[in-house]
Amino acid sequence: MERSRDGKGETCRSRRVEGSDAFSSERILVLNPASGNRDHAPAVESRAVEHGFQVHETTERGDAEQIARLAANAGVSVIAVAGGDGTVHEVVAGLYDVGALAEVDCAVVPAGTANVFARRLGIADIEEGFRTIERAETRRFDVGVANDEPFVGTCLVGVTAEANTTTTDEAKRRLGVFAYARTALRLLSDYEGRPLRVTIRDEKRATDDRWSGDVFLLLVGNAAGFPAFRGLAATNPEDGRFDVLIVEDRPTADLLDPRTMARLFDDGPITRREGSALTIAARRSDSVPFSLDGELRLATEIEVRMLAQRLSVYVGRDYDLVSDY
Ligand SMILES: Nc1ncnc2c1ncn2[C@@H]1O[C@H](COP(=O)(O)OP(=O)(O)OP(=O)(O)O)[C@@H](O)[C@H]1O
Repeated sequence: MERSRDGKGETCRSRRVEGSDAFSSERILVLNPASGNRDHAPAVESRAVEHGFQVHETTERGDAEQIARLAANAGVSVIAVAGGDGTVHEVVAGLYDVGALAEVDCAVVPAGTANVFARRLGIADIEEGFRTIERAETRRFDVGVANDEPFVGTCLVGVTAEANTTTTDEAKRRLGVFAYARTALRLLSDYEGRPLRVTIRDEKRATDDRWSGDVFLLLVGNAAGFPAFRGLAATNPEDGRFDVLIVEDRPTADLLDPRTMARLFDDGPITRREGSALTIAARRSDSVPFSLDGELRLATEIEVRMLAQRLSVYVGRDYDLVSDY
């Protein structure tokens, strides 16, 4: 491992953090220098050191997950994440992997492109991220698990697959996760929808709700905000339930117009449910692309379950349980 000292604190730049002796502080910050517009690393690093964090820089995909795993095993009590939704996702996956979701407090310093999760926490930028750490108000957030992989924000099924690489940064900022769907539609003008069988379980009431049809977009929301849409401002991440939206059929109107998307959510072909567990299965034997916090996955069946109020998260001054954007 390569280490550099800057007089105030210590930064580790490692391909792989090797063991628990790599963690000399109770508080670490996982820094992804390649997220967002890639110019945040020096500022984040110096602010983190001022706040007593040991900084661990990622060098490639998977590093943040590995750092979180080892940090939890080493007894670190706070992990701040400076990156986008993908980096937060990796850190949570690392904690889940070693059974430490409830052992470590997580903070987010938004330094990605969309920053959907940070925005849901009421944290608009890097400065607000550090102010949030100073305030030290934490809440217990639900964590979703899809096919044994945790997610904090959303699980999306449908027209998300080809969208990731071509969605513009501006659209991601404005529309959050739905920007991907919009881009996918532009790419897949002949998208017919996916034939899916969906079972939504309400474990408290011990009821099953079954739905079957062609899905244009299915959203399982835990902690997400939707700045462009009236009637679906944000999902509640502390109620032990998912907000489920199933959008059927490909809307005929111009999807490049944000007003169309807004109308779709007001009175479109949408089924809206709540539940604490879901099974989403392809009606044919083909694989279904889906995304967890924006990270793409593929499966023929997706089992989603809820870990209620499991993860302690630092929230911003403007955080609201069901906030209006
Ligand atoms: N040092 C690095 N160099 C290149 N890629 C990296 C490095 N460290 C991590 N990564 C990868 O960077 C990618 C982007 O991270 P992330 O999703 O956090 O940012 P983003 O896409 O800009 O933001 P958002 O997901 O909020 O839109 C991830 O796939 C991650 O695995």
